[in-house]
Amino acid sequence: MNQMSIKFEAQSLSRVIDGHRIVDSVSFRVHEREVLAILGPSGAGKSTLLRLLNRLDEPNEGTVYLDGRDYRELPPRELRHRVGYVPQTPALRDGTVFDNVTIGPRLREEPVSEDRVEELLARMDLAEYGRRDVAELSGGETQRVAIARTLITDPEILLLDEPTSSLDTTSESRVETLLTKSIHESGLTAILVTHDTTQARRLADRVAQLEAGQLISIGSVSEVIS
Ligand SMILES: Nc1ncnc2c1ncn2[C@@H]1O[C@H](COP(=O)(O)OP(=O)(O)OP(=O)(O)O)[C@@H](O)[C@H]1O
Repeated sequence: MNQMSIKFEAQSLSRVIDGHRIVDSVSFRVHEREVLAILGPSGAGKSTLLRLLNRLDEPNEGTVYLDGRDYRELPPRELRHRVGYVPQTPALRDGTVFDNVTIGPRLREEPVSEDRVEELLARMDLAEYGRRDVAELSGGETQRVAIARTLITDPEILLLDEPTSSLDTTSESRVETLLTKSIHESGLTAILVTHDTTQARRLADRVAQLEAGQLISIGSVSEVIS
């Protein structure tokens, strides 16, 4: 696999709400197996941009190319399979960890391999958690269940919206370590929204800076973060 091939390309993406250009003609490319952080102040449009990247919301202008193919040509189910999304504050459903991690395949009436679930839970440091009620989980554990729930579909690209913003430093560091390991082991390409420059420095290969909906710079962490 070519390390520098373009996996994901956003082309002139805009999202207009009530006449305001919340995301304003944003273009960028992400290479295969690269982690790109989208940095910016609160209200810059980071979450809104992320939701355009697998059509959770529809761009008013522009599109995304996945392996060179316009994502509007892909059936939404295939697109969401290939481009997994972990929201900023994941809502788990009442029930067990196992129920939550397997919810996607079960809703689509796809078979679920128990071994696969065990392996994923172990990867998220949640071995033996399968039967636990999610109501009893800590914030960090909840976030790790949400990540496992997304990884179960074997995405090629992972969209992460402030994955540690509600966690204390210890849980944050644990989630960061597990995420990085998973991304590298599975050869994932990832786009990470964060307002934390130190997190971008720790996790990302490159950084894109968003301000007032516009992408004002993109480059290596040291080029963009002074
Ligand atoms: N559905 C919506 N309707 C109206 N305004 C919206 C909607 N979604 C987002 N906005 C506005 O768009 C702007 C960007 O919001 P967004 O959540 O994308 O920013 P952000 O950079 O992710 O901020 P934060 O770091 O605080 O999460 C904000 O001013 C927000 O109020």
